[in-house]
Order: sequence, then C-alpha cells, then structure tokens
Amino acid sequence: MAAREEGNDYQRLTKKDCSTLCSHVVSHRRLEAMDDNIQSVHIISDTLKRKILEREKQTDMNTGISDKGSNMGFTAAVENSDEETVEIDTPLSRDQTKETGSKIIEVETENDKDLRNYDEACDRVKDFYREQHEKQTVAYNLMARVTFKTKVRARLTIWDALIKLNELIDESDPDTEMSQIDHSLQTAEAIRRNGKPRWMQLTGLIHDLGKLLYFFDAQGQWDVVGDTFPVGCRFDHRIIYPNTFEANPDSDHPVYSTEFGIYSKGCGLDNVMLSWGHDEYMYHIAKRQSKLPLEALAMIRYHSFYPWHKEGAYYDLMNENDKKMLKAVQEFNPYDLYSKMDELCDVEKLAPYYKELIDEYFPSKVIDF
Ligand SMILES: O[C@H]1[C@H](O)[C@@H](O)[C@H](O)[C@@H](O)[C@H]1O
Ligand SMILES: [Fe+2]
Repeated sequence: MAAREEGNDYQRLTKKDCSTLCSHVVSHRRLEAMDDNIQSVHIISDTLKRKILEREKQTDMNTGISDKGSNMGFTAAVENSDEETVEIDTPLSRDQTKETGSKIIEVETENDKDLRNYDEACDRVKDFYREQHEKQTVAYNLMARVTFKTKVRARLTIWDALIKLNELIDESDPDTEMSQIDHSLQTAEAIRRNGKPRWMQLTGLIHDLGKLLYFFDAQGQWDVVGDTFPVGCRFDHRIIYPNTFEANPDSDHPVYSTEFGIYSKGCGLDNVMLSWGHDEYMYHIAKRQSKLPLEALAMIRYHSFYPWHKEGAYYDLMNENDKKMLKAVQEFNPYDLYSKMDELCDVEKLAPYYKELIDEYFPSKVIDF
C-alpha cells in the first residue's frame, strides 16, 4: 500500500519537478565520476608525502647516497607485488615485419628512412614537441581525465565525426599534411587489401578519430596529437626529443623522476597514465560504445606509444596481457605509418562500405563524444 502511495506521489510530480530530479541525477553521476579521480589524487598525494619522508630519512641514514632511480617500493594508486621479470621479444625489426607477408609493407619499407625522421623535421614539428613535453604533467593529466569523464562533448555518428575531423591538420606529423579522413581511409584500405578482419579495418578507420578532441576541450594540439609516453615516472630517453623534458616540472619531482615513479614493476599498462591525447580519449569512447575486441582497443589506445611499441621502452611496466597487446599494436603500426604514402582514396565511393562496417560494431549509431 505504502509503495503504491509513493507511486502515486511520483505520478503527481510536475514536469518541473521531473526536470529538477533529472538534473540532480546527472550532477550526482558527475560527482561520482569526479570522485573516482579525486580519490586517486588523494591516494597519490598521501603516498607522495610518505615517499618523500621515507626518502629524506633514507638519505640521512646513507649519508647522502641518492636513491634516485629506484622504485623505493612505491605503491600508490597502482600496486602490484609481482616482481617477476617481464620478458618479451624486442619489437619486430623492419625485416621481421616484412616477413609477415603484408603487401603494403613489402612495397613501402624502402622509404622507411624518410618516415619519422625527427632530426630533419620542420620547426612546426619541433615546436610542437617542445610544448607537449613541457606541458604533459601528472597534474595536467589528472585534470584532463576529470574533464573527460564529466561531460559529453557532442553526439555524432562515426562517419560525421570523420568528416568533421577533416578540418584538422596534425602539427606533430613530419610525414603528412593530408587531411585526417584521407589518412583514416588509407589506413583502413591498406588493412582491407591485406585481407585482415573487418574489426581491424574499422580500427584503421577510427584510430585517429579522437583528434576530434581538438575541437572540444583541448588547450592546443599538444594535448591531442603526437607520440605518447607515461607520466608519473621518469621520461625515457627513447621518446623523441628527450631533452625537451627538462622544461617539464615533473622531471625534477622526487618521485615522478624515478624509474617506476608512482607505478611498480609489472603493474600493467592499464594502470599507467599515458600522456593525454587522441588515443586515450578514443579508447574510452570505443570501449564504452563499440563491440570491438580487446586487440582493437589496444591498437587505438597505444598506436602513438612509439617509445614502447617501436623502441622497446617501459617493458618493465607490462603485465602478461600487455605482451599480447604489444603484438597486436605492432601488427597495426605499419598500416598506420606506411599507408601515408598511398594514393588518395575516393571518399564518396568508399562511404557505403565503411558506413555498414561502422554500424556492425557501433550499434547505437549516434555516439557520445
Ligand atoms: O604525429 C603523429 C600523429 O599525431 C599520430 O596520430 C600519432 O599516432 C603518431 O604517434 C604521431 O607520430
Ligand atoms: Fe594517431
């Protein structure tokens, strides 16, 4: 009876009451999302304080011998006691990659040296990385994640999003000034030509779609495009232009400047904060709203993590699952990189094929970006 009365009360709510109720629910959800992040900020900051105290004590005891570079048993938001050494093959060399039988790779590896040549890149690229390496800090990354979680920026179909992206020219890319839809289609078409599965073709098509972020929350291109790297631990020398990290305040941080920083050996890349940008953003969108397999999500999330998938850095942070994902990301990379030299695609002609493919994996059609 009481329940029934409650039900009647509810039915008596005016339209205005309903919309107030809705907005409470929405803001409550927002707070929940922020709360997750804020709690991890507290954990990180408490652990940092503890860590710094421990470090000072240790330094006193050791009469000034610095322990910079050791993990100091640090266990912040990310904890893993598994100290097993992660062993993995080194990334595929160019010749090994060739043996995978991919036509695109056979044809185009001779131009390998011309791609990703950062020594000879133009000022636009060098300036981009100087700014990115200075500004991608732990503090910025936490803020970007809170901002991301607490709102929906646009509702669009994947195809319309690709068309919108066409307006962007990536300042970090030394190899192409073509529009993003051309690059997306070239990557997808190269994967399709090699007879790879449909999910991987779609991954090729959408892997850079996160660059849409530039039109929403971005502070510039430095928090959207370019290679990625972990924040919260020492910047590895295998990241391009490693010296530019000197301007990053985290480089002098007592914990963030150590080898494992706020992480621990074998903690898994899932627990590592990669510099915020299109990869991480699109990964979350695809994870929530698509039926794409884990390999596809890893390809999207890590395709710009060149220090890892190409240079072999940060292997000690991996867990067992990451080893499998590394293989997938390495398989994807040549299609992303070398298709930049292919002929331009006919967007109109390819649209029906790719629209159908999109619907297969993104059933809700209109996506929250
Ligand atoms: O400049 C490029 C570009 O921003 C790509 O989207 C990214 O995947 C690469 O890592 C990077 O080198
Ligand atoms: Fe990319």
